[in-house]
Amino acid sequence: MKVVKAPAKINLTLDVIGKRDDGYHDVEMIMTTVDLADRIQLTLLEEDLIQIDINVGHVPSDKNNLAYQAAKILKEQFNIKTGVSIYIDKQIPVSAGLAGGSTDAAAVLRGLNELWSLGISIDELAEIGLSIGSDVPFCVHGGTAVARGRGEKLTFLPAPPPCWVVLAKPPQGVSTKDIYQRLDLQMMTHPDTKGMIEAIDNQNFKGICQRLENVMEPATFELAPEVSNIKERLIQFGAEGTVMSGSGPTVFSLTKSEAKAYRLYNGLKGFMDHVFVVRLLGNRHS
Ligand SMILES: C[C@@](CO)(OP(=O)(O)O)[C@H](O)COP(=O)(O)OP(=O)(O)OC[C@H]1O[C@@H](n2ccc(N)nc2=O)[C@H](O)[C@@H]1O
Ligand SMILES: Nc1ncnc2c1ncn2[C@@H]1O[C@H](COP(=O)(O)OP(=O)(O)O)[C@@H](O)[C@H]1O
Repeated sequence: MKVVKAPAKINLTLDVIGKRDDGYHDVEMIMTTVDLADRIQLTLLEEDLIQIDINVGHVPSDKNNLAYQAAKILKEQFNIKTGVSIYIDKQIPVSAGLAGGSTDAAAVLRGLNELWSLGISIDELAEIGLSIGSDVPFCVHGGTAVARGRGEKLTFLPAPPPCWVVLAKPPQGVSTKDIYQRLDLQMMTHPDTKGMIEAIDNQNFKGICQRLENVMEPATFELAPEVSNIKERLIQFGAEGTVMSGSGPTVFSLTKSEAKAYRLYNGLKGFMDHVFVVRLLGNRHS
């Protein structure tokens, strides 16, 4: 038996460069992991089956679960004739822009690579992960990176300076696919990705906060105005930097001050179920 931690990601910048012929978009985004994590318990079985159990009702526990798909790909590619029972202790809100499903799949890839002694390198695991979802390669590695292509071309960066992250997810859900389709690529103002990379390299916290930007915000705000209200509220509470993560609807703020982090938390907690105060997770998975 093995327990693997599956942390959420946030997007410090998110830019969409263009539409591709394969139905995906080329992106340029800076992602980092935070200490809000699912826990994945893997138990090897003699029988040739993949079994999923999960502590929430609204996530599929069949072949549609990304953790199932991760186990299936390894089983098929490496001709494994035994099975695995996967228990997902879900702490990351679902359909939130935090890569909850992708990180579960990545954790299963890392965990089964060890339990089944497959000897796959982390780069190969990331490549296998891309067939499950665009965010899986980043989640296989963790840490902080610029992601390009569909999200799989990764350039690693140092961890941003330590800070508090306040995450707030309003109840209304949005579909990632829907948001990509609603983007107006002509009218977009693009994030200062280069400036953000320099700010991270220089450990310039203020510079990082000033450059938080996500081109998906207008499309998500139009579908779910509540997300925009939450962002405004976080800004009014005085967070150093605030932006939406991924396709949303989670909005996060960065702050150096623990007291301020809990002021933001307390200011929002009465309005919604999913508010978290966490730290950045600096290091990549080995
Ligand atoms: C927007 C981002 C930013 O980190 O995150 P989330 O909001 O999902 O957390 C990602 O690009 C989401 O990645 P992921 O959720 O893995 O997407 P996938 O399952 O691969 O694709 C779902 C759908 O989104 C669209 N898609 C996704 C990635 C991409 N580079 N271009 C796209 O156009 C496609 O329509 C695809 O069918
Ligand atoms: N292990 C999983 N955890 C969460 N969602 C999952 C999982 N497997 C499949 N899904 C499905 O993936 C979709 C996106 O969920 P999630 O990965 O949490 O969102 P996001 O891509 O916005 O971060 C949901 O419709 C959910 O039902």
